[in-house]
Amino acid sequence: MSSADAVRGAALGLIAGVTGAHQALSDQLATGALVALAPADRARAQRLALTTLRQIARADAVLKPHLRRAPPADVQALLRLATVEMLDLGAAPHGVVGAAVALARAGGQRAEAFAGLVNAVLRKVAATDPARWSSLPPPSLPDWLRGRLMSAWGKRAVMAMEAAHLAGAPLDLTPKDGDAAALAARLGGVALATGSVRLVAAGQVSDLPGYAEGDWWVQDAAAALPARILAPGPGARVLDLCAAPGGKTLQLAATGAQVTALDISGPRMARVTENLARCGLAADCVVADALTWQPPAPFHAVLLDAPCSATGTIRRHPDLPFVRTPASLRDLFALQARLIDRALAFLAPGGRLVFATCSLLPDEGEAQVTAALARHPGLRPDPEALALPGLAPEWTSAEGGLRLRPDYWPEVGGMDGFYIAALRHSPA
Ligand SMILES: C[S@@+](CC[C@H](N)C(=O)[O-])C[C@H]1O[C@@H](n2cnc3c(N)ncnc32)[C@H](O)[C@@H]1O
Repeated sequence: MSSADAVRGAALGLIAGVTGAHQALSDQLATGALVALAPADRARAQRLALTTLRQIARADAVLKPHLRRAPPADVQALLRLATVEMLDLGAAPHGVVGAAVALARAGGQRAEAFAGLVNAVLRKVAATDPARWSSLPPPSLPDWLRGRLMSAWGKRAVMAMEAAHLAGAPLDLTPKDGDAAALAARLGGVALATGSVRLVAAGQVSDLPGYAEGDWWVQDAAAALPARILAPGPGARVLDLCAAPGGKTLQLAATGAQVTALDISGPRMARVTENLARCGLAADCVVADALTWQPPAPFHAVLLDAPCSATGTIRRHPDLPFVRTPASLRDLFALQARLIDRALAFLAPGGRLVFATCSLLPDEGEAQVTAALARHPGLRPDPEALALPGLAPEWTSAEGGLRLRPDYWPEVGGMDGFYIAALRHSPA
């Protein structure tokens, strides 16, 4: 089998896993055909799966007139993949159709029966006018999420978010020494006003200059803001609660603060340790449940990057709408409130809490902080902490937090959706 066919086969497995088994891409990386591939091919297969997932609704719109009834899930995944390869990625139709038919045949006796259908449908898809593909609207979010976002932000904003999801995300880096201009010049990127460096066509991340030396780490520009807002001074005792895989731990450690990084997951915490080692930074790493852990002494500051729906990251995780369900949200909202209360209990009097979630849902942001302010009379918003370069004043929310959305910064490639609040706690 050629390398291109092996990449297609692995991508197909990933797509079918997401759309059929509702399994997140991140949970499939150590399984299936992907593990047999060389690192560069593995990255190619993941990119192909990501692009197809982002474009699925558009592929379905093109396929629909050519299908009398929905084919089995694996055949549908193959048709979607091949459609995106031809119409979005500009791959030569004869190669794509031939490879898709071969993949259909490889699926066993039942799949063999569908090889003729795959061939016939994809030949018609190949004849699609390219203008029709580019005029198709961006895929809509699932109804349960779309409805909630429409109530919160309005139809126009939701449509802009959907366009941002379709556009995908550039690669953002955080420089260890804080010198974004120098790193941008070194890597041919753009220094963003908030201090991140943005690369548009990056290739293999670990091949970029400075990766092995730990001069920078990958982190979306919005995800880099909670630690910049907390900005602990050298020597400050800081707790990074819910720390893994550790982008914010690295930022906090790079300020010279004395950082404790805590996460409930041992395997995820191993990534924090690896990242610290690569970047030559230090933190105390604790694997524990934040709801029961007892610190040896209070902290000057806590960064709580709470577990959430991750709906702010759909542009880089297009599998999320297929795997998340509204049923799991209620438990997350309750956990976030309990984690805020725990975080406040870990603070010394007058200490600072930065609460963040990579969510677009107010229940995981504005509503959490509004409720926390009502529960804790000594808790106050700290608006001065949000006065950073690159942050627009209109992004501030009524309770004093910062609302970031994927449709912001469209001219430079967007940002992940995030909610961030800076708070000060002086209990009576
Ligand atoms: C949004 S992620 C954190 C991302 C991280 N701050 C970063 O910048 O790389 C949320 C984390 O919360 C952790 N977590 C969930 N429940 C927890 C709990 N009860 N105690 C501690 N950590 C928890 C998860 O294991 C997950 O790693």
